[in-house]
Amino acid sequence: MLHLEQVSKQFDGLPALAQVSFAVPAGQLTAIIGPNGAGKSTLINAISGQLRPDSGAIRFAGRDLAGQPPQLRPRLGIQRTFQNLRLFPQLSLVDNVLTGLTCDAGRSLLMALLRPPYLRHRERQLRLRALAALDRFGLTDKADWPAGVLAYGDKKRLELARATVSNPRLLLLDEPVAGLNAVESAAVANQLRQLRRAGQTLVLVEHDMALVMDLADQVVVLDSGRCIACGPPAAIRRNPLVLEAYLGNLEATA
Ligand SMILES: Nc1ncnc2c1ncn2[C@@H]1O[C@H](COP(=O)(O)OP(=O)(O)OP(=O)(O)O)[C@@H](O)[C@H]1O
Repeated sequence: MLHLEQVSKQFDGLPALAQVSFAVPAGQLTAIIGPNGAGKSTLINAISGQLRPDSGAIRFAGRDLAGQPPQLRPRLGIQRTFQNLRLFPQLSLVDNVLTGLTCDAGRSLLMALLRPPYLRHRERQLRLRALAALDRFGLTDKADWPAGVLAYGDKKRLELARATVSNPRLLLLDEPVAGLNAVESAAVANQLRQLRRAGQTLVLVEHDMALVMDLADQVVVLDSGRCIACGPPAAIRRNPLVLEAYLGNLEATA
């Protein structure tokens, strides 16, 4: 579904990604792991368009996305969540989720002012979809609260509701359980499992190794910007290059 070919990116002459190539199969969960500074965020930002790679191709739905603006992704069915949350704190939860449907709304300023009946009907439909997404993530009771007052765990769930409300073809998740307690992490893991069962294609950047090994169909391992391994969790666990990358980093910080 998504193909990365020789994707490279440098910062100040130092490689953050060096000729990274792998494919993300449809309907599967691909996890991207690696020690700190390995290039995981750079990679997910390149896929979602927040960063422009220096070279290489990112193929999706018959197009090369590398160098295309981030706004193109939702139109093609790619949505993402952010490690540092990007919510609108003054807007209600339901309005935050509605921002994940804006490219479905088909609004123009004139139409918004006139608000003909068909548009009001459409708005009601979109609101129902947003409420259903909040319900999937256990946030129905707080639908009209401003997002800013939510606890951190609820904010992470709200990001997931917004990213999934449009039924994206590809969902990119940047550390969805970082900062959550064990109970909250288990709930999010369950929701990810359900999404995967429903056939959602997922790319997950995550430090929580137990979660990755439990949920992933395929694991891509980055180290110093290079893809050093790609395969099913059982093979990755035994891969000597992977063990060395993690052990080497532990030794360096010991
Ligand atoms: N905007 C930037 N400007 C300069 N250097 C950057 C920038 N973003 C990332 N880097 C560098 O690129 C390398 C890869 O960083 P990246 O954040 O992608 O790693 P990561 O695997 O996501 O790390 P972590 O697990 O700590 O989040 C690091 O050496 C980092 O310092």
